[in-house]
Amino acid sequence: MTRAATAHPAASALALRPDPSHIPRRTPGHAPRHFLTPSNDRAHLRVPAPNGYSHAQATTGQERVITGNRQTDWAFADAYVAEDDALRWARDRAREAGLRSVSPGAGAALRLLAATVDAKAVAEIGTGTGVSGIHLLNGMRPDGVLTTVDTEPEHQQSARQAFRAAGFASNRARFIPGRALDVLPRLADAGYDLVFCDGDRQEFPDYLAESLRLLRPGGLVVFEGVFAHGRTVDSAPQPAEVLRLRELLRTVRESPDLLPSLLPVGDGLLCAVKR
Ligand SMILES: C[S@@+](CC[C@H](N)C(=O)[O-])C[C@H]1O[C@@H](n2cnc3c(N)ncnc32)[C@H](O)[C@@H]1O
Repeated sequence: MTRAATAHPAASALALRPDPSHIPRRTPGHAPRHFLTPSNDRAHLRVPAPNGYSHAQATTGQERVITGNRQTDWAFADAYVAEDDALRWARDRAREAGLRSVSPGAGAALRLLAATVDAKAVAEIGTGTGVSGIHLLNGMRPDGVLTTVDTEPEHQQSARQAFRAAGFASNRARFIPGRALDVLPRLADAGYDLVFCDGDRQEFPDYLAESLRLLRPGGLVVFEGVFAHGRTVDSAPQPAEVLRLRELLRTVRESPDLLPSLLPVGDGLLCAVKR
């Protein structure tokens, strides 16, 4: 028998009610699930040891078992910022279309990041039905414009309606239908404060190259879904999509042009500032 994990005590203390659909289900009485973390998955991601320490020394005391409590903490963090009717509407359209959309926590992080860089111009790859777009627009300057690309015009049509329902004037978003790798080369060099990548994961390394050209110095590139639901750090054989995500993670970490951080919200939000 399964039951939904109960809300974190802090949630009731704050009188917050995370959306139960974002709380992972747990089976009472089962041993805590063990997840591979970068520290015990060096074969794939080759986490460098700090200077002067062996890996064994560097990770002593750091090897982590991610318990059900931690899962609940993460779920609480992910649902911490409430969403409004327009976002719920866009999520419903995504569900109907069988599309993923960013989690509330990833959306809140996008809003924060857009506000942090005082974004006036944001490029988005993968409009979907507009969930991430609303979060980005909420964080951007009031005169900021979101340029959003998707292969599917009907997804963009839903996003257009969602943006309207969220109260954004039509000139706040520029919808470009098409494949990202055909459209991005037409966008201006150094013309963007933030590039958000949520299209085809196999193309993420190519999006990175385009993003570096599109971003101004100090701008941010953000990739959604780099955990691939646990497969990125799973030592079992993985499909090409996951191998490409690992390639992206290594390239971003090793690039002298980028200052990265991997945020554990949603399905993993890889962020990097262009120096
Ligand atoms: C995960 S959904 C995006 C969800 C959206 N960011 C949100 O949170 O609401 C991925 C979207 O990327 C689009 N897509 C897939 N491959 C693409 C490509 N090569 N170029 C542009 N868009 C693509 C799909 O049509 C889909 O709408």
